[in-house]
Amino acid sequence: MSSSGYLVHRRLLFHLCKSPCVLKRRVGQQRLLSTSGRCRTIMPAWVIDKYGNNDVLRFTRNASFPVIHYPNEVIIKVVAAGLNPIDVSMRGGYGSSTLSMKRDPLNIKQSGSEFPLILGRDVSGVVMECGLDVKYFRERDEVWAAIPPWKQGSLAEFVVLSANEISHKPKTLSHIEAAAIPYVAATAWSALVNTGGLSKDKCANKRILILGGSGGVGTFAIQMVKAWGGHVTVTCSQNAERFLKGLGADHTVDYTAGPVEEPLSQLEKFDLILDNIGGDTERWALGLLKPWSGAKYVTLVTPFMQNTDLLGIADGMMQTAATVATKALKHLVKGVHYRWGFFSPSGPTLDEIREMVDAGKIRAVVEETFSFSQVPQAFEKMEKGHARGKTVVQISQGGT
Ligand SMILES: NC(=O)C1=CN([C@@H]2O[C@H](COP(=O)(O)OP(=O)(O)OC[C@H]3O[C@@H](n4cnc5c(N)ncnc54)[C@H](OP(=O)(O)O)[C@@H]3O)[C@@H](O)[C@H]2O)C=CC1
Repeated sequence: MSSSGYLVHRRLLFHLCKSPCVLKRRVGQQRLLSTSGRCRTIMPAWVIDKYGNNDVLRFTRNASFPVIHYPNEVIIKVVAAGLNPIDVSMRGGYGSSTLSMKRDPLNIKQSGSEFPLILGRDVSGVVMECGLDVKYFRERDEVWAAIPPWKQGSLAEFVVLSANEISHKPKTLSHIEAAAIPYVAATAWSALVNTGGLSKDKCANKRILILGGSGGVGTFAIQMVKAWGGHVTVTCSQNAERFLKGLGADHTVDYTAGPVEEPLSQLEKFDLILDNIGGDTERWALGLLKPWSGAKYVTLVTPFMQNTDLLGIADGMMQTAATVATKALKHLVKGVHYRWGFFSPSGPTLDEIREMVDAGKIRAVVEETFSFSQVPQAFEKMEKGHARGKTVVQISQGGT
C-alpha cells in the first residue's frame, strides 16, 4: 500500500471509531507508515525504565512509535529537542505520582507503569501526520512546541501532541534555535502575563526585577520585557553581566559579590519580581516591591510537585493550597501580591512569541548543542548548572 493510501486508511479508521474507548482497543492493532512509506511500529529514543542518575538513560531503537489517540493530535518528526532543568528532575522521579496519572489517560499500556519514559520538553520539527480534526496544520509543516510533562518527550525520533499545543516555527530560526525557546517561553509568558498581569500594552516603563537572569527562563524573560518597553534589573553571576546586558538588561547585580538584597534595596522599588531562584529570597524580595500599587512577586520555585509526590494528589493539593493562601494573605496585608508561576503549554502563546522572534525582538540563546548519541553528556552538562541559555540536542536532520 502507498503511504498516502495508508493515511486514507488510517483516517477512515478514525471515522469508524471516533470514541477513544474504541480507539483504545484498536491501538494495539494499528500500524503506521512513515512518509517514506515504510511500516513503522518502533523508533529510536532515549528512555528511562526507572528513576535515578544519568545511568538510567538508555538508548533503544525499539521505543513504541507514537499513535494518534484523538483526532486533534499530530505526529511530529523531531529535528531538535531542548533540555530544561525539569528533565534532570524528572529523571530523578520529580512529579512521578502527579504526572504518571495523566500520562496514559487511555490506559493504553494497561501496565500501571509510566515506563519506559521519554524525557525532553522542547521540540522543533516537521508534522508527519495529522488527526482528522486538525485544521491549522498539514503534513510537512515546520512546527515548535513545549511538551506537557505528563506526555512522552522529544528525545525520540517522533512525538505526538495536540494541535493546540503546537505552533508554526519562526521562519527566522533554525530547528536547533527554535528548540531552545518553547518551554522557557511558555513558562515566562505564563508567569509574567497570566500571573503577573503584564502585556505589550501594560509594560512600558514598568520596573521588573528578574532574580536569576542567566538561565533559560531568565534570558527569555529579559528579552520579552524589553520588547514591551519595560525596565529590567537582573541578578546573576559577575561573568554573566555582559551577556545579559547584550540581551537588553538595563541593570545587573552580581549575586556572588555578597547578599543581593543590600544593593537591590538601594534601587527604586519594583512593579514585578520574577523569582527563578527561590529558597530564602521570599524572606526579603517582597520588600523590594512598590506597596499598594498592585505590584506582584511571582516565584517559579514552588513546592507543588514535591507536595503531591510526598503526600499524594489529594493531600498534596490541599497542602499546596493552604501554603499559597497563607503566604498570599500574609503579603496582601502589606500591600503586595504573592503568586506562584507555572509552565503552561500553549500553541497560541507560541504564535505570539513567533511574531516577536520573526520581528527580531527575541533571539534564541543556545549555549551548547549535542548530537542524538550524546544525550547523557547533555544531561551531565545540565546538571553542572551555571546555564547561560539553553542546551539543545539535534535528533535528526531536516528542515531549515
Ligand atoms: N514552576 C514551573 O512550572 C517552572 C519552574 N522553573 C524553575 O525556574 C528556575 C529557573 O529555570 P531555568 O532558567 O530553566 O534554569 P537554568 O538552570 O537554565 O538557570 C538557572 C540560572 O540561575 C543562575 N543562578 C543560580 N543561583 C543564582 C542566584 N542565587 N542568583 C542569581 N542567579 C543564580 C545560574 O547561573 P550561575 O549559577 O552561574 O549564577 C543559572 O544561569 C528553576 O528553578 C526551574 O526549576 C522552570 C520552568 C517551569
